[in-house]
Amino acid sequence: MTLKIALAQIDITFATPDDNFARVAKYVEQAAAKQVDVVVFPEMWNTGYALDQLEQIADLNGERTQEFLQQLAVKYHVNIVGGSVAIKRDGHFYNTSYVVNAQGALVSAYDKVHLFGLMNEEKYITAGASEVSFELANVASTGVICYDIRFPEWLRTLSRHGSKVLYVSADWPAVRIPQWEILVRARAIENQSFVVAVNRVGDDPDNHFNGHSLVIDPLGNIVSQAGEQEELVVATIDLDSIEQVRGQIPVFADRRPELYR
Ligand SMILES: NC(=O)CCC(=O)C(=O)O
Repeated sequence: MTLKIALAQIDITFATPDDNFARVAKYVEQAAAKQVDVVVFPEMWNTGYALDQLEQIADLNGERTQEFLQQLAVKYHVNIVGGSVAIKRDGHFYNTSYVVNAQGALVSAYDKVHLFGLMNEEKYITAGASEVSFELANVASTGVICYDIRFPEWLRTLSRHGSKVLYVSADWPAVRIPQWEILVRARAIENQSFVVAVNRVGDDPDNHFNGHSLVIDPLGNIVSQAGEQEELVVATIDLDSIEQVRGQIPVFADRRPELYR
């Protein structure tokens, strides 16, 4: 079985949700025109890291984003991994990822679990505390947000029930891009899973972002990679290769969780 995936490596207009909703709509349309199964977006695409303006611009209960993604999914009949957006819920701000299937059903809502101090996230955002797994395009999948990929124990926790594709949505600054590639490849190898990792491009007041979005196979090989500009990268992955990799080196069966703390 194959899956055709579009990585929407977009810029994000700082603190300007209307611009960003328009940009995401344009990229979903472009992805659908290429007849992909899934389109994936980066982190915090509605606002960027405009954390001190969240009171004015965060999406209340994520309602605008959910409705928007659901309408696009139905209109273009495409599955959408909606990156993440800044939302306000019960008086708290969250960095939340919504995944919508091609029928318009919300199949996942995940609040970022690990908050990134170097970008002041924990001063404004409340951390999530829930696991995430979903079926998308008939494939068992999971997804995390940016800094989460530095926590292999978390990704193993999410992957241990047979997930085959791990989606990563990021706002990962250019200055640490060499680490990004190594981390993404390592997460693919250790979880014997495809990793689809989408980063943003452009600038905000504090950081420069230079993309390098990646699709990695379960052996850690690069299937496809984006450059440093805004672009839509399309990759096809062969999910049948996962069983072969997992059969040869059964790392999930060989785990010794009783020794791990
Ligand atoms: N938005 C983020 O979580 C950034 C994470 C990051 O840059 C890192 O080095 O980790």
